[in-house]
Amino acid sequence: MSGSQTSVQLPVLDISQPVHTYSLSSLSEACREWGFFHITNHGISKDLHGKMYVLSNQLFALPTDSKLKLGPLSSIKTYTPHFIASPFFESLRVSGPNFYDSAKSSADVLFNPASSEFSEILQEYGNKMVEISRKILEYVLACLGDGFGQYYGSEFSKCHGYLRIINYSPPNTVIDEQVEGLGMHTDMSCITILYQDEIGGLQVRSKEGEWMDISPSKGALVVNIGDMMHAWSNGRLRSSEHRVVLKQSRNRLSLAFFWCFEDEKVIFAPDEVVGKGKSRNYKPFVCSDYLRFRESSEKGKFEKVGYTVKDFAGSGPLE
Ligand SMILES: O=C(O)CCC(=O)C(=O)O
Ligand SMILES: [Fe+2]
Repeated sequence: MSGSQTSVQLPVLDISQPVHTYSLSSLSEACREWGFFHITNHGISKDLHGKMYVLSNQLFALPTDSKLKLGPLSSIKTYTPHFIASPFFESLRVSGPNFYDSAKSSADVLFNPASSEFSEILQEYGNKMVEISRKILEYVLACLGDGFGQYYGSEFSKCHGYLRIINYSPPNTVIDEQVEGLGMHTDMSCITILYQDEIGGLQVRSKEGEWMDISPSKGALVVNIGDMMHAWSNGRLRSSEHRVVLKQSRNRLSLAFFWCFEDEKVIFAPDEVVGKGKSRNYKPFVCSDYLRFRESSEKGKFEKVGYTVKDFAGSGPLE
């Protein structure tokens, strides 16, 4: 495959505008076609992103032994070391609703002494992400049609979020454009909010199976629809396969925030969402069962694809 990929043009949603005044046609189209769009006026300052950047670099610069104290064999398990998602990928998870406590439990192990700044910044970022996720859900529900906003309270009020801080280290050898930092997968979330730095490398797979670049857009964040929302909307909102390719011989940082249904939630697309005369594409399923399915299917290790919600709960027409 040759050189640079085509970039996909995604609409930019200004989330400071009230939902009811917004023209949702290009957003609806993007949610159906790509499952990806950008947002601006999200309220995350350059300064806060800058702080997150510094803190992430400090974190990943620590010796491997220190980071592994939070690894898969530890009791905390917030750190994903290299060679799980890919040789070039490592990440730290910080979970809500109390981002301060979650960050602190990792920081206490990593840093000696741990400063409260680390946890304070993550708390600020996490709380902002929760606020933004709630706003975005309102727009996304409105994309399904008038009156769908009512589902916000009844179906999405118990959502919770977690943040994954990700560091991609480049290989030592010359970079072939197709080196994957994170392989093809769909997200399991309702929605994901992503900050990618200026290096880029995020790609979405078109319905025809072609990889398209999602180029970094200054000041904007990337949003994508995940499997939970895809299934809940009966497939009307697309959860797209995506991946990260390594572009330059420089570290790449990203911050991925996953806004998810509660574990015990049974996902079942409401009749109005399915629409009259249409059939249900997914059998009802419990969220945690799907999460477990993705963890335990060998190919699905660490959200790697091969398996998606279609394999798990896809069905022929249900009565
Ligand atoms: O690092 C990125 O840009 C994307 C990360 C991602 O897709 C994920 O963590 O699910
Ligand atoms: Fe993802």
